[in-house]
Amino acid sequence: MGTAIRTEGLTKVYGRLRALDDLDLEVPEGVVFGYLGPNGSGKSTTIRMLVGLLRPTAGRATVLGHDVVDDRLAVQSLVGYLPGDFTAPPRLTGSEYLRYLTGLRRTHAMPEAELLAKRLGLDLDRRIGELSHGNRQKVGLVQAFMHHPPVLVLDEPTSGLDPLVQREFLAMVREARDAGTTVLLSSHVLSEVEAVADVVAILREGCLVAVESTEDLRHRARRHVDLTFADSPPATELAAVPGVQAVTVLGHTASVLVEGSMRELWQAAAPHGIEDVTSHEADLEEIFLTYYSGEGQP
Ligand SMILES: Nc1ncnc2c1ncn2[C@@H]1O[C@H](COP(=O)(O)OP(=O)(O)OP(=O)(O)O)[C@@H](O)[C@H]1O
Repeated sequence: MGTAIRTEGLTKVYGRLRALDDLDLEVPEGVVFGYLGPNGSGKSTTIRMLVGLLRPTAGRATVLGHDVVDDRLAVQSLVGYLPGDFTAPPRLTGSEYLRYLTGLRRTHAMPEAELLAKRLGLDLDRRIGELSHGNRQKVGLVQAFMHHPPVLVLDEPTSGLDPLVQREFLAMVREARDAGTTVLLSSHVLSEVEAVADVVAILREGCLVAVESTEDLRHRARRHVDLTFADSPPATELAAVPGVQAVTVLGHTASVLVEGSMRELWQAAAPHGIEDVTSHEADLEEIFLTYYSGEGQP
């Protein structure tokens, strides 16, 4: 499998601010790549350089082998792009706008555009200026997906979408991936990226903090488990279990913070007669916070 997006030392400096600092990234073809970071961490700056809208201060980037500066038009024809601040001519209807784009791109994507609009619950006969933020975002999604580009670059795609539409959007991303499309999507909402991404990169203050498969992240994620025993919890024994980072006892319940596999914890606890278990599912939120606080060991 080839590389869809590659950056080498990609850097953007605004005055004294290093909005993006020496980014080396490799996105394999055919994966959904989650690009995570809080507001201002440099996600949009990266993305705008990847689609040839912003010139790097240093370093380079390629999309399917094409340099984003030297070969900008080729890159733009290969990428379906949803900007973070998607806008479209307010006087046009959705349909008029999308038809205009199909002409510009010399594609015959209108039937697909209509299908996508229907899936997202978007009325293409209304003027874009009269649409709500979420509905305008749907127009942005349709124009990115409709011509089946080999690479999709989506900057905060679910912004303003209600949960049902978000779910439809995630289905669209999975279908695109299954058809071989590479999808880079940025977000500061971890749950949506976790649900769909194969690989996640975490950006903090312009620097790449980690790149991991979503599966590895989840395995490494810490979980809180509350174990209720018939008698006093065997706190010392539980604390000695590999992976257990903290144990606090309240009455007959031990709250255990554990990283990685639960197997040894169950083995240690089982002989003491467990009456009840609740476990907070692992998600990326905690690991994300661990990276932010600087304690994380990538
Ligand atoms: N044209 C500009 N001039 C000066 N500084 C800029 C410019 N564009 C972006 N920045 C700064 O660069 C940093 C990175 O911004 P960027 O928009 O890439 O972040 P982001 O991760 O996409 O955040 P968000 O989630 O809020 O969109 C921020 O500190 C921002 O203020």
